[in-house]
Amino acid sequence: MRQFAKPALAIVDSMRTAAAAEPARAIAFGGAPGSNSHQAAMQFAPDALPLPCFSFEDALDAVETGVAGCAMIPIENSQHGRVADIHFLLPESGLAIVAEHFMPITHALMALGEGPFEAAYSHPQALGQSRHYLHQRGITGMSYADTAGAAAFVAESGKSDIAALAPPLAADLYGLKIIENAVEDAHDNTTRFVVLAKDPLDPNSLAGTPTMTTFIFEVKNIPAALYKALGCFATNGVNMTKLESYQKGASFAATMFFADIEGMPGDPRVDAALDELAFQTNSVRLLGSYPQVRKRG
Ligand SMILES: O=C(O)C(=O)Cc1ccccc1
Repeated sequence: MRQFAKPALAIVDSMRTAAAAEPARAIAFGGAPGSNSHQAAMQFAPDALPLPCFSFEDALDAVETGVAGCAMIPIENSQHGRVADIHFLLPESGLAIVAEHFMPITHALMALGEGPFEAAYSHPQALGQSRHYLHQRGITGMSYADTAGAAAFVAESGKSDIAALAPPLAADLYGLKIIENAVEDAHDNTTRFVVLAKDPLDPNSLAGTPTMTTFIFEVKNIPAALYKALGCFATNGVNMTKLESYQKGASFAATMFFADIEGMPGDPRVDAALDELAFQTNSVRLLGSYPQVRKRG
């Protein structure tokens, strides 16, 4: 069922109506009102109109179809790593990354009852970020599309033996009691989000600013393929800050990488590295260049 639980519908509808009146000002996010992505969107663009979408994919679709000007999507977490499916969803969307945003994340355990709880519902990232907490208390993590949506679902269920892991704000919005705050396993728990839009940023707007560039590439299926690909950045002195591999298709021989570097095309060192990379690999696709908001290294 790709629909928010009832307690969320009134706020979702009013946000959707406001966004529909001014789509260019709308910032889509995957999750119910009160989700982490909603809060990240408001931190990033306080004057924007938040547009709740049931999934990350729906948020990207909203930008593609012109229902929103941009989307705020979580991509990786300091504790739990890559957000599932993002390395497929971002390239498939055809959108460009135009910004990054970092947000400290805290989860509260919230419920209708006082406990003990059989299960806690939440986004898989929140369950993973609170793995030890849940394990120590014998609470089973149950995956839900987003954290705040899980809180609305628990509220709608009327059950007192299930809980949600969600931002504290979600307890207020959906009428749950906070059982415990800050249940994440690491207190410096931080998620990196990216903002996607139809058009890439104008490179001139980035002149003189430290930048990041995100891209994907497919290595050739030969020995030392990755070594040669990475050599392009090493010899040109370009700093790579992220590299993740994944498979394309069922052959397990078409290996793709999702990477971030410091700098952007137009910088002679980055141009040289990317030219060499195109030569050393089967394909390279740039997903966007954008201001670096947190210094790396
Ligand atoms: O479900 C949410 O609240 C989201 O925005 C996804 C998410 C979940 C946990 C940490 C960061 C983002």
